[in-house]
Amino acid sequence: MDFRIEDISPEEISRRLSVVEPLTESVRRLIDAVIRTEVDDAELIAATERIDQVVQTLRSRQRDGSFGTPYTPTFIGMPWGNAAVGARNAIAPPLQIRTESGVAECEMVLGAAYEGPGGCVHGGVAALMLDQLVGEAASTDGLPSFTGTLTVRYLRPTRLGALSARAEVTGREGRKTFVHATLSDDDGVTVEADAIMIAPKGFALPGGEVLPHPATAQEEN
Ligand SMILES: CCCCCCCC/C=C\CCCCCCCC(=O)SCCNC(=O)CCNC(=O)[C@H](O)C(C)(C)COP(=O)(O)OP(=O)(O)OC[C@H]1O[C@@H](n2cnc3c(N)ncnc32)[C@H](O)[C@@H]1OP(=O)(O)O
Repeated sequence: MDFRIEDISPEEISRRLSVVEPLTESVRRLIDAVIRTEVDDAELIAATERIDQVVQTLRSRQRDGSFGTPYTPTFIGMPWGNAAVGARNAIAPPLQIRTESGVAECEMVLGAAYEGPGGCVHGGVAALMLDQLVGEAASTDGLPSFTGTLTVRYLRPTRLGALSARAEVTGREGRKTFVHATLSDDDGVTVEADAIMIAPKGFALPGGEVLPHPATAQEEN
């Protein structure tokens, strides 16, 4: 796994985000517009050419492979390509996740790009969001965890629109953390999930000892 260290200040992180987040939002608007536009074929063809020109400009300097998750030396993560929350990833649902000890939650408005059954949220998108939330809830005490098992129950269809989600740690057993999560609309819970999150061996803190630096942990494993 990629544990690249990037030694930049929180101010520099904010500056980079302030440039890239509006770009990502712009691409989200583009995705929504491509799905919903009713302009004629000639305009679609012209739009394709203009978009391809933008792609060519962006590709004139680009990194090899995926973005990875760089960390600052003080463990501020920059998972900006992440499929669920990447600040540079326009296919990620628009989530601003808040965390406190053992809890992760957020509100979101899901539009046409997240559709599964007509007018409703795709089950995979619901699972993606809940997977991210259970991961963040399990990791709030500094013990990063992978999803070992995620069990998702779809109780009723989730209409596209304004939604909220919440994940809460329900127990811990050695390197395993158990988390319960829900996705809700105005009428209540539509999807619920239970996760068994596993702290990878290199990061295990059974006695509460300090996390090794990711770069060091990688060398040890
Ligand atoms: C990193 C830098 C740190 C800086 C600070 C970070 C802050 C964090 C902030 C923000 C968090 C972000 C949150 C992200 C959220 C996204 C979540 C995802 O999408 S994760 C991708 C999908 N998941 C995988 O790709 C896993 C792939 N699987 C594996 O890597 C392994 O199978 C792993 C680690 C899950 C387990 O491997 P083993 O070798 O450690 O497991 P063994 O030692 O055999 O078992 C340990 C215990 O766990 C149980 N276990 C093992 N695998 C299990 C499983 N799949 N399901 C349930 N239990 C399992 C076993 O039964 C055992 O339990 P017994 O101790 O005996 O009670």
